[in-house]
Amino acid sequence: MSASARFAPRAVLFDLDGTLLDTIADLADAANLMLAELGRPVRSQEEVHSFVGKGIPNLVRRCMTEGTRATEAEIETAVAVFRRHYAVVNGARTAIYPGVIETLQALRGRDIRLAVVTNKAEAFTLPLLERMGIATHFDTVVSGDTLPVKKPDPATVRLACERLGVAPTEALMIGDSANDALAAQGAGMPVLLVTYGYSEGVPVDTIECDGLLSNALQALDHIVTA
Ligand SMILES: O=C(O)COP(=O)(O)O
Ligand SMILES: [Mg+2]
Repeated sequence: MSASARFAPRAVLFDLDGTLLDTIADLADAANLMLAELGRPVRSQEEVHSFVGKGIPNLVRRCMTEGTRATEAEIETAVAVFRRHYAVVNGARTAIYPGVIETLQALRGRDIRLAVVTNKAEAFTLPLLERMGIATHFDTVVSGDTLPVKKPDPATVRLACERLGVAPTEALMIGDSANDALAAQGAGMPVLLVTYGYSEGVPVDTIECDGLLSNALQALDHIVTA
């Protein structure tokens, strides 16, 4: 894989948490409000950072079980408590990463269709995109509970492509973790990874991909007009 790999995609699919939006402060706040309410020790933002990537049920499970124990019933309750708190704080301390807006505008200017493919549940994804003022950039959104499976299952990116009317091989994925890379690769789609996001404690430069981006704008260096 070359650092200067170039593509002429008809569509670009973006991961959300850690790629478009820096959501970690709100996720950590909701996690710690949940843990405090359940009388459990709170987690550092760094710990929560390494738990993000496979959706809310997995994040809550890890908060409840890493270095400690919880029953399945306790985890189920914790997921409901987390969702109640996250609904309130979702977006409050979230920031759009540098270069994201300019990148979305540049891609739209080239008539490239845009989608979000996230493992975040739809009830939080859609209000967050609205709150951050970026919802109108996207032609479709596939969330963590849109299908019975999440990334890394390639069905997620295939659904986005189907909705956009492009073949997976005509699209490009931009993400921050192995979940994004595996979903794209499973559908035969090239993938670029940002180095500033959340990758479950795995160094992003050890994940097989078609290029690394330290700013979203660098995606444009990999995209040639068809
Ligand atoms: O909700 C998560 O765990 C991660 O969401 P993402 O797929 O947008 O990175
Ligand atoms: Mg992500």
